[in-house]
Amino acid sequence: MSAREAVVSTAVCCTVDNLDGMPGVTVAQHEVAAAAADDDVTLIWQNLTITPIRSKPGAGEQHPVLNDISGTLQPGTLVALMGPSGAGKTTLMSALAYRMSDKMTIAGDIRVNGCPIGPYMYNISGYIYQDELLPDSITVQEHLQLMANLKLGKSVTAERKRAMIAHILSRTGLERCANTKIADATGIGKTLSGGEKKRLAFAVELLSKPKFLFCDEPTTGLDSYSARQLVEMMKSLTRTGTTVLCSIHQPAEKLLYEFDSLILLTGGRTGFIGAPSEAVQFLRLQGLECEAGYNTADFLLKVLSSTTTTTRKGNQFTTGAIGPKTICNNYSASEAARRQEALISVELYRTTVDSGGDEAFRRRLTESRDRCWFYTLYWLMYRHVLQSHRNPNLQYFKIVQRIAIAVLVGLCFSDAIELSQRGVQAMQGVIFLIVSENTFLPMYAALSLFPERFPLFQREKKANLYSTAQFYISTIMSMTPFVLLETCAFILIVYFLANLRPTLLGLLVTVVVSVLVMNVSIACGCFFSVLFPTVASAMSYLVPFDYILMITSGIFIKIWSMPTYLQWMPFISWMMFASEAISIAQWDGVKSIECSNIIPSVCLHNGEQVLDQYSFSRQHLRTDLVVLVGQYFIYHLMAMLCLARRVSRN
Ligand SMILES: Nc1ncnc2c1ncn2[C@@H]1O[C@H](COP(=O)(O)OP(=O)(O)OP(=O)(O)O)[C@@H](O)[C@H]1O
Repeated sequence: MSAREAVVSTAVCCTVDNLDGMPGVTVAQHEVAAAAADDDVTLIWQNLTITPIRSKPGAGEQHPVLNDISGTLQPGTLVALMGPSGAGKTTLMSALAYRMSDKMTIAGDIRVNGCPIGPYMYNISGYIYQDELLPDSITVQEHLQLMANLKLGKSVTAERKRAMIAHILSRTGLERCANTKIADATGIGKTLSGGEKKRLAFAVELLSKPKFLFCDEPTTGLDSYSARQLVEMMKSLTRTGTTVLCSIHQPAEKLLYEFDSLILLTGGRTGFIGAPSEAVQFLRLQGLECEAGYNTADFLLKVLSSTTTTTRKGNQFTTGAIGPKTICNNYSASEAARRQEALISVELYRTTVDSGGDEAFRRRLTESRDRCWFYTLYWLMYRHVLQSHRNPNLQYFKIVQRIAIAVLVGLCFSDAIELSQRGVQAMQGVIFLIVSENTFLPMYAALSLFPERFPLFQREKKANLYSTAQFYISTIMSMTPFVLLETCAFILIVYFLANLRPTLLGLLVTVVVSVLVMNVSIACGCFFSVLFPTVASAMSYLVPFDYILMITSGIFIKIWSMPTYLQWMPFISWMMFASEAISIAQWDGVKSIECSNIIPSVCLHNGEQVLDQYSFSRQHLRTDLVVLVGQYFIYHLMAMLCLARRVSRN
C-alpha cells in the first residue's frame, strides 16, 4: 500500500467512524481505491453557491443559480449531469472547470485532490462547449496539428505529435474526413457535419490527455447513432483514467446506463448523485415510478421539472405530493448524500494529514507546459495565413480594386504633373489622394478584423492556449506581407502613370510613407474595432474621426490658423505628417517652377515656396517619419490593451 493509499484508507475509516449521526454510511471499496491511485484525481465541491453579480448598483437582489450544493467526481468515471433547462448545469460545469464567467460570484469550496482549484485546471482539464466554435477554411488534420502545437508546445516532437494525431483520428472515426475543411466561409465545397464537428472538438481535447473532460451537451443535435458513438468514445476515455462530466438532456434508455453516475440538478439544488439505477430506486422510494415503456431519462427530467407530480402508492395515484423541492430535501437526508459527504470529508481529511504530498501534487499541477512564446506566435500566424490563403477571393478582389483605383488616379493626373502653377495644384491633389486612399479603405476594412475573430479568440484564450498579445501580434503580422504588397503595387502604378518626381529618393520616401500610412490606418481601425462593442457602433464613431483626419491633412487649412484649443488634433491624425513628408519628397530641391500668365506676386517660383504655401518645411521630414512610426505603435498598443480588457470582462 502506497503512502497515499494509506492516508486515504485511514481517512475513510476515521471519517466514517466520526460521522456522528450518519450510521450506515459506506464508501464503496472501488471509490476508495480509485481515490488512492497515485495519478488519479478526485474533484469535490462543498457548499457551493453561485450568484450572478448585479448588473446595475440599484438592481434588485440576485437569486443564486446554484444554491449550497455539494458533490464529488470520482476518477475515471463517466458522469451525466442532468436537469431541466436553467437548472444550473452549465454554471456548475464551468465552475468546476475553473472557466466561470466574471459576472458570477462564487462561494464554497472546489478542490482537486484537496487543492483549491485554480488556473492549473487549464493544464489538467478540457472543456467542450455547447456551441462549439471551430476555425473555418482549415482541414481537420491541420486543425489538430495546430492545436497539438498550441497545447503541447515544443516539448513533444513533431513526429510524436503526428503519431498522436493519427491515433486520435482513428479513435474518433475522423480518418475519412482528415482532409475535409471544418467549415467554409465561401459556402462552397465539402465541410464537416454537425456530428463530425462534435467529434473533432472531442478529438482536440484528447491531445492533452486531460484528467477531467467537461462536455456541455455534446449530444444535442446529434442523431441517436452519433450520440451513442460519442458517449462510447467518452466511456473509452474514462478507461484511461480521465473523468468525464457530460451534461445531457435526453439520452436513450440504454445510453443512460452507460454512465457510471448521475448528478441531477433542479432549480440550482442537487436532486440526486449516484448510479442511474440508484436514482431510479431513490425516486421509487418516494412513490415516483417510471411507467413501463417510458424513457428513464425523460422520466427523470419530468420529475425534476414539474411543479406537481403524480405519485403511486400501491394501486393508488395521487397528484401534487412530490415536487422538485421535496426531491432535493429528501436527497439531502438520503444515504446517497451522506456518501457524497463522506467522500468530501475524505478529501478534506487527506489535505490536513498529507500536506507534503498535497504540496507536491499542487506543484505538479501548476507546472506550466513548455510553450515558447514565439513558437505559439508562429503557429497562430500560420493559421491566419492559411485561412486567408484559403479565402483568396476577398484578397484578390481587394488587389484588383486597388489596382483599378491606382490606374484611374494615375491616368487622370498623367498630363497634369509638371513644373507649372497648374502642376503644383495637381501634385498636391495627387498627394492628398495617395494619403487618403491609404487611409480610409484600410481603416474601415480593419473594423471587422477583430469582431469576426473575437468569439474563437475568447474561447481559446480562456483555455489558456495563448495570450492576448500573441493573438493580436499574430493577426497583424500575418496581414503585413499582403498589406505591403498591396500598397507597393498601388503606389508604384500611381507614381509612374502620373509621372511623379523621377528620383530614387522621391520614390523611396513616397513608398515608405504610403506603407506607414496604410499601417497606421489599420492600427487605428483595429483600435476602433476593439474599443466599441459592434462594428456598427465603431463605424459611427469613426465617421467624425475621418473629419479630424481630413481637416488636419494640411491641404484645407493651415494648422496654426485653427483655434489654439484644437491644435492637438494633428497629433492623433497622420494625414498632415504623411502629406508633408510626400510633399517634401516631391518639392524639396525643385529650383524653378514656370510662372507664365500668373501675377508674379502670387506665383510659386520654386519647391521651397510650394512647401511654405502649405506650412510644410523640409526640416520636418525626419519628425514626420518618427511621428508616423510612433502613431503606428501607439494605436496598436491601445488596441491590444482594449482587447485584453474586453476579453477579461466577458
Ligand atoms: N451571467 C449570468 N447572469 C445572470 N444569470 C445567469 C447568467 N448565466 C446564467 N444565468 C442564469 O442561470 C440559470 C442557469 O443557467 P445555466 O446555463 O447554468 O442552465 P443550464 O441548466 O445549463 O440550462 P440549459 O440546459 O438550457 O443549457 C439560468 O436561469 C440563467 O438564466
